[in-house]
Amino acid sequence: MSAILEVNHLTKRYRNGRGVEDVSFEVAEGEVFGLVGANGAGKTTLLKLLTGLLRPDCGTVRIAGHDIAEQFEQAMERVGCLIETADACGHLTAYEHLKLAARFYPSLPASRIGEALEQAGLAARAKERVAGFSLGMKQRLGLALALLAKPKLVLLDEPSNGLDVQGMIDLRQTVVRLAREEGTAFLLSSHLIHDLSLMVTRTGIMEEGRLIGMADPRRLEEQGTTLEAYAVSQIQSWKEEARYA
Ligand SMILES: Nc1ncnc2c1ncn2[C@@H]1O[C@H](COP(=O)(O)OP(=O)(O)OP(=O)(O)O)[C@@H](O)[C@H]1O
Repeated sequence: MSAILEVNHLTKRYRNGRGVEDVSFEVAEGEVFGLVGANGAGKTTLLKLLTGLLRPDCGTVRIAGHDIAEQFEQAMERVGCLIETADACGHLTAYEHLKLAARFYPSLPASRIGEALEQAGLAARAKERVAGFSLGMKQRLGLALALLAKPKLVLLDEPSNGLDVQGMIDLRQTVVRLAREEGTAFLLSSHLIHDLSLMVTRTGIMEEGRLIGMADPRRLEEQGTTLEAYAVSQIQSWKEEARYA
């Protein structure tokens, strides 16, 4: 499978010196790639760099072969994302939000609106105004918007945030099905490591802005351990090494 996302030596330091430091990795078509790390590890900053919401100090991001610094529109053409909670207009319904977004994609068949609402578990509430939505419902709306144009790559920052148990199951099923059946690639960050381990093919572990390790939850399971335990031990040993470096 070819890489849909290629990240090379990506670095972004805020004025306080924090951010993302020399991060490199690839995500293949149809892959579900997870990102875990403590609060402040750099996950959101990384996702913002991948979507052009932040400009890196150095390093490159290529999506479907296009460098986002040089060919931003081509690179973003087949990308869907949900970074932090979706900005929503309270007076519009979920359906109206998607209809509005669909105007950016003139060739998109009208049936995609219903399909995306279904994939995000929002079909039953599609005609309700967003002002009455809970955080979890807004997350579902963000997911529907991210999936609307049948993207090849979907970037989701904490998509489980605010979801109830059924919402988490629905999200996992949608992600795994789209990856398997449509070859959609996903990059998702989450603090719910166990939940994440049930859907990812690989996971990057972040600490202090760096990508300090990579894990395959299935292989870990064969070795009798969990992604959670592995991530904690990787972070601890990295901290110890950093202390004596
Ligand atoms: N605009 C900003 N200005 C200065 N520092 C920032 C800014 N945004 C984030 N940071 C710092 O950069 C580091 C990485 O933050 P980031 O939000 O990317 O982490 P995160 O892994 O997404 O955390 P969380 O899991 O809490 O969402 C943190 O130390 C944070 O305080």
